Amino acid sequence: MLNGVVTKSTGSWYRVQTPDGKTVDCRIRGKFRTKGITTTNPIAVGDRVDIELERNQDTGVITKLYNRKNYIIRKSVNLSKQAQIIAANLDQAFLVVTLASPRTSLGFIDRFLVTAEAYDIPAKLVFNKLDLFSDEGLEILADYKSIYENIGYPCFEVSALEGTNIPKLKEEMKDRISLFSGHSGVGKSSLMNAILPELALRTNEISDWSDKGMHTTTFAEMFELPSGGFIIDTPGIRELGVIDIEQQELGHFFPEMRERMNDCRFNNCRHINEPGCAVMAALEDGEIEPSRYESYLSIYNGNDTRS
Ligand SMILES: Nc1nc2c(ncn2[C@@H]2O[C@H](COP(=O)(O)OP(=O)(O)OP(=O)(O)O)[C@@H](O)[C@H]2O)c(=O)[nH]1
Ligand SMILES: [Zn+2]
Repeated sequence: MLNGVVTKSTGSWYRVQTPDGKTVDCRIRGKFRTKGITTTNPIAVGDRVDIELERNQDTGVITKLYNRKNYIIRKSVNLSKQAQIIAANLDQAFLVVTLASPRTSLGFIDRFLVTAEAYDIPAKLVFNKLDLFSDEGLEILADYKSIYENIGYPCFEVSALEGTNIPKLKEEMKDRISLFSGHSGVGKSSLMNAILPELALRTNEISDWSDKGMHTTTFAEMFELPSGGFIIDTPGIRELGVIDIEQQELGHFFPEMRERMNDCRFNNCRHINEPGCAVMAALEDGEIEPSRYESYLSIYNGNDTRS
């Protein structure tokens, strides 16, 4: 028996990498269930599993799935209640944003951060296209960075084009499983290719396939970095997916609110207009950023701030 991490998931077979770097393509035996949801795929990239080699030793069978520290899902396209697990055991999710075009809004950033908190995945911000920032852009960058670093979200400023601070980002990714998200056009592919040039080849392969009208399954895959760690590359799903959040739990996903809400007078405080609200007091004292509080209200009221 061996153990390993799933690095590729096609829906019918899974590639498992063992600690010594060997890969074994595996089927699954038995049923693997995820508590609380019905899934279309029982195993996802990032999953830690036990495998048994088959007689020829080239292929194997997954016999055990270890508990996940977190996972991200997307709802199935059909109307069933099934969800697809995109990836598991993520150590961090980078949100790639830019203040050049297309400029990312604070509302979008906050919504992403809330989702990451709800999924229990540490989130980090990457400001890309630094080479294009005007003086005004650099001022906004300083403001944004101070907002998010004060709350505890690490920020990186990079240029995928010029390679600025890419080594720093690589260092942050060492020995971790990382995902990159962000709006179309912010430079996710450019950034990932700068980090791992092998990914560029793959992107071309995929578009070649679809050009020829061949059957393209969306498979998830993660790639090992030369210095250790993995980068998840799942075509078409470079997002955190969706997660349903109850109104009353929303405040927990804003760290600066979470750390204060025990001091609210009422334990069911919504932090909207209740007397003795510690969150609103902090807002008035300037300890909570107005833009963050606005995002809280906006998500609370069900407004979509995704764009
Ligand atoms: N000037 C500059 N341009 C960049 C940089 N990074 C990416 N770009 C450009 O921005 C455009 C979008 O980059 P992509 O890497 O395709 O962006 P993406 O986020 O992967 O976009 P989707 O594939 O649509 O999700 C391309 O024209 C890139 O050349 C950068 O650091 N500086
Ligand atoms: Zn309150």
